[in-house]
Amino acid sequence: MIKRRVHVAAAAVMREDGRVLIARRPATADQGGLWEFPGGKLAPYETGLEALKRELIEELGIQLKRAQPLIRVHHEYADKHILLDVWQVTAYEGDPYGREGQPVRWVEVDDLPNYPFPAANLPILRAVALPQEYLITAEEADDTRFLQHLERALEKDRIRLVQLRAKELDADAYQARAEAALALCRRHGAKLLLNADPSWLERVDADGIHLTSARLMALKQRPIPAAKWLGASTHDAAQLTQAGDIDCDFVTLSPLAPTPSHPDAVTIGWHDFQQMVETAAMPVYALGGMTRHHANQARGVGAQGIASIRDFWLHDV
Ligand SMILES: Nc1nc2c([nH]c(=O)n2[C@H]2C[C@H](O)[C@@H](COP(=O)(O)OP(=O)(O)OP(=O)(O)O)O2)c(=O)[nH]1
Ligand SMILES: [Mg+2]
Repeated sequence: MIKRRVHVAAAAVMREDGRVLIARRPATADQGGLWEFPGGKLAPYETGLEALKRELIEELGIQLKRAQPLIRVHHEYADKHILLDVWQVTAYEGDPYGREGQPVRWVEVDDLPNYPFPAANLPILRAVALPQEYLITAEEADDTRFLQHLERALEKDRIRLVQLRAKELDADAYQARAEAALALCRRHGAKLLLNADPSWLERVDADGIHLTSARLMALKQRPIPAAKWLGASTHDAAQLTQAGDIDCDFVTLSPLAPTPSHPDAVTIGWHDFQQMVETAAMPVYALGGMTRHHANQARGVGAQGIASIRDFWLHDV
């Protein structure tokens, strides 16, 4: 049997207070009774964005004003291959309501895991909860200067996701720095991931772990609970597949472009990057030569956003 291919446009409608709108599918529908991001199938010859506009009028009674690609998810259901083309909607006119009689609810992003969604939605829930920018800390011998840099990025750049990468520190120094960084991140509502062995979460109660590609490839299963965030560094298709197999929440994929420190490195480039992201089972941050100015371009090729050391760190503090 050849499976039906279904292309669906769906919206994560975001309110200014950060809540997102979800709706419940009718009990009799496919995936009935489960919660969803409003949307529906593309009509013949429609683009994703055209379908999104139409579905938002039909299902919620709102006029789309501004949307950005969030994530594209391919998923095999028993009876069909589905492509969910998900957009983050940040401006619209009208007051959304369940125009087809379906219950709708504005929920906190952190509360989303408490609602039952179709199996295809897991990467979307992750993408909705993750910011567009991922800061990787620079090597910095001096703790005070480190904290000044981090605080500047949290305050001025409004960074909400941080990876503590400090390969030159010994275990005691790493622990002290991780504890100080965690306290600072908590004060700013930011998440802190440790670039370290997963067992480090027993020593420092950070928000998660970022795996090096070597650690990623050595694992047989997800090393930390679902309540913690698991990121990983990837550089090729095999590593992306492995990240899906051990259920990483997100990855970085690098090097996209040359950097001042590696001007002659072999890079992935935007074209191949887009193709690799399309096959990924989780949100992907573009890394390597990226600044915040590339965030929209990265979104346009399917990425969650950009990851960078340089753009967030090399400032006078
Ligand atoms: N809209 C939406 N559909 C989802 C999500 N997750 C998920 O697996 N799906 C599946 C369920 C359906 O098989 C398909 C969407 O079809 P749909 O029933 O919403 O299509 P539609 O609005 O065009 O409605 P219809 O006229 O065909 O009944 O995608 C989601 O978050 N939002
Ligand atoms: Mg629908």
